[in-house]
Amino acid sequence: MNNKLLEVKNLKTYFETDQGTVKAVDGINFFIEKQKTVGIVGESGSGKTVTAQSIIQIMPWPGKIIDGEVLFYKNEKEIIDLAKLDPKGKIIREIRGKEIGYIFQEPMTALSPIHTVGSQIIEAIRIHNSMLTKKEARKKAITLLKNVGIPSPEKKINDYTFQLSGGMRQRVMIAMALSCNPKLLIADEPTTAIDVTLQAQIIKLLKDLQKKYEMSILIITHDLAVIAEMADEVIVMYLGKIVESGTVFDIFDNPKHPYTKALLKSIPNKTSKKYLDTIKGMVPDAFSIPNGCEFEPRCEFSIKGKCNKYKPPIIEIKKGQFVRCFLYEKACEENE
Ligand SMILES: Nc1ncnc2c1ncn2[C@@H]1O[C@H](COP(=O)(O)OP(=O)(O)OP(=O)(O)O)[C@@H](O)[C@H]1O
Repeated sequence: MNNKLLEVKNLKTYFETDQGTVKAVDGINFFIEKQKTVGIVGESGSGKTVTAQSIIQIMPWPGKIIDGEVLFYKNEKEIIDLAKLDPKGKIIREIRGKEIGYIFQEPMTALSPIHTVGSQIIEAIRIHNSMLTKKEARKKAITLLKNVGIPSPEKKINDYTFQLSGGMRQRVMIAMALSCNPKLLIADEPTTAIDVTLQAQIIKLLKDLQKKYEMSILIITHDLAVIAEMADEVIVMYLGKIVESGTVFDIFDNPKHPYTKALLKSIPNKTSKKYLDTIKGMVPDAFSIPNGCEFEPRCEFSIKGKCNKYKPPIIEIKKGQFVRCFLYEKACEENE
């Protein structure tokens, strides 16, 4: 039985700029199963947000999908390639919000300052459920606010976003994203704009809501601790490419790619030494991508003459765990 909800195949999203082409997403493959959580992790500029935006075609100008497929398994019989839809067309507009909800990085920029919380949620509900009366939509909005843990929702529904704390705003954003019971919730750095004590609450909330609404989640973060808490499957991105993917256990207990290993070493740990390891060097400029492996200039295991010259292949190191690295070519041959 096919349990997939979304499948991304060889997706490429580029930005043609005056300085040159930014290959923000450069040929990535992954899938999300029903009611599972996939986490995308990587440093700033690795292409996480553009990947998420590409799924529902909301990339900023001049971003464009230039190749690949985004297959959405709407039901048993219907598969829609979202990458081929007109970004302004009716079909994708119906899918956005109704089938796929999106939590933006910055609630303040995503929510309107001049409308009450209630009117924004009610509008989101009514766009996709035109049959509902205003009164019914209002009732639903209050239930949603209650479900995301907003106290006295009957009162808070009349508030403006500036009257709410950061954590409450994030909850409103989540309520909006859930307004039409989406099958997939995309959460782009849902905990970045709020303080640490609230982060754990938001993560717990997302996990509870996932069960309640039977959704899949795609979570984007640079924070491996968030990934460890939430994800079933993990994708590690670097300069527009997936360098490693596998289950959360594969990635945390048995990471293979030197970049994944370096990311893991940089997580604070109660027992670790005083100073954390940082990853050597900087992410290269999007216009000067290395000729060989993208990570080679920063890699302590680089094989000179190979890693700096050629693009590494993707190797399935064990069932379901993939790594893009020359170091594992031998393991691959032995497995064959
Ligand atoms: N409007 C734009 N014009 C040109 N390049 C862009 C634009 N938006 C994003 N990019 C580029 O696309 C690449 C991927 O960016 P993206 O925002 O997806 O990274 P990210 O991994 O989500 O990082 P962050 O955690 O900082 O959001 C970067 O090189 C970025 O500069």
